[in-house]
Amino acid sequence: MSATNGQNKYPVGDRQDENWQQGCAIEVAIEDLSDTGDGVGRYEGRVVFVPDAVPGDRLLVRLVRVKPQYANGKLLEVLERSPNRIRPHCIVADKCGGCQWQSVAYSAQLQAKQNLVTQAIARIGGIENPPVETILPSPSPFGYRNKATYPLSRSSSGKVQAGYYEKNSHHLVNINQCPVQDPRLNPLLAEVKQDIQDRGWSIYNETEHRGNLRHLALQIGRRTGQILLTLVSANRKLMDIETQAEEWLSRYPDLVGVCLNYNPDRTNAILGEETRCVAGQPYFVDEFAGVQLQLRSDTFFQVNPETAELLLESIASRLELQGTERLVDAYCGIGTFTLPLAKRVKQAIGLEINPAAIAIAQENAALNGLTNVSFHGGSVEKLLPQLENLGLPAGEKPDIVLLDPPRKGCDRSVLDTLIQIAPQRIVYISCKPATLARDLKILCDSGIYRLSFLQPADFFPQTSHVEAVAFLVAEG
Ligand SMILES: C[S@@+](CC[C@H](N)C(=O)[O-])C[C@H]1O[C@@H](n2cnc3c(N)ncnc32)[C@H](O)[C@@H]1O
Repeated sequence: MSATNGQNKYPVGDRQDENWQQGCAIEVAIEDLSDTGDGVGRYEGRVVFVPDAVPGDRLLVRLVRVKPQYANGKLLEVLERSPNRIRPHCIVADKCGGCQWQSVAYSAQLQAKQNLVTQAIARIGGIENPPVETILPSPSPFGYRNKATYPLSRSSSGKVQAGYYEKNSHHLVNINQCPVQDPRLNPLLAEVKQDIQDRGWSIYNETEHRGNLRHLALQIGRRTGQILLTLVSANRKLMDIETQAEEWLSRYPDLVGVCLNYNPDRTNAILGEETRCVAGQPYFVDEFAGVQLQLRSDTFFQVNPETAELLLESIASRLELQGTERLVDAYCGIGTFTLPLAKRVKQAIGLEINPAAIAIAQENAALNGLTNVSFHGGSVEKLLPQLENLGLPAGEKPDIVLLDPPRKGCDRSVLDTLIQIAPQRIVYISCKPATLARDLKILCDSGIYRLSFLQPADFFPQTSHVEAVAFLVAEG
């Protein structure tokens, strides 16, 4: 990499350090991708992060934020195109903040995710040459998402808009289709938007905290095709919503329910606490890994169920389940993993903080006739130390603990409890390699656990997000 005058378009100093300044243009060869989605290059031993870059590109970059050892740059010109640079599927890929890697060939996305997991475990987890298996790709790199939640706004000409926010902003990019969503949702997006316009419903303005409709959420059962539509409103009432909802139900044969969520708060959180069904039913049904699940709009469900199913199958076969095991699924949500695994173990116990998710998990256990599984509402911090009160026979410990915490990872107290209980095997599913690595370090430094291997999986193609599962075994 060398300094360049960029055909005299940009200021460039003569000496090496003069180029390491805000506003200078430098040439950077992109070697990898970062967890925020930026391309990563090096300039005289220092790191340069560049959005919209592809590994293998040689770029002219303007430095916009400069620190002694690293800088953030803006892409000015592609000097040499990487063979991995492709034409985005999406017509608004350059603006929309939903995806970061539409210009990156899928094989290069997978390689970058493999590197992200390996580097985090080595650097933060302190594990040299971590045993990372080849990443499990998403069978569908597009059209994989079963859920779309679009913020709503009104354009300057008064048109109702729905889409995703621009990168680093709250400015909406209006869309009528999205290539990562299940294509069966696309027709509803454009038409429902038009109906909202025709009804004259007011649209929420977040700056002035005025108006009604905030979000449109669409969910679909991958196998059943059932669709649930949820509108999020700053008011409990929406004029004629019942009539419009019935009209949608008769227009779309696969639509099974329309819900109205009430969110009156000044907040970035999408949903408020109250959801009521205005037509049809408040849930849709899908099949996942051999179980039937009732799913709602106010509880977490995997957005790429096709890949989640493959990952679950790989977990189950790695565990070589005999049907004699007692399993605890901490952070179990609606029982997405607990219920299919309950069919293959002696006893399964699910722990989850969201009461709505626990209620659905219990309903789903009954729906599938599973009697060896129980679900308990409360924090893992509180429930994990008292498994004997939750149905685990006195004097026994779980053979396997499955962890699937949110991005921030496990609370330190959860890891301490695990070290104390010392189950033979821990399976840690994570959507953030950095917090996974931090927690693995604590578990492995205890001297009790050894990292057997890691399995990354691509739940979120076209984005920089990556899922990874760590398998730990108790030594001795
Ligand atoms: C990444 S989701 C995983 C859910 C589930 N395993 C699935 O695949 O559908 C994390 C879940 O942890 C729950 N959660 C977050 N903090 C928690 C805590 N301290 N104790 C128990 N559950 C928690 C969330 O409500 C959410 O359902």
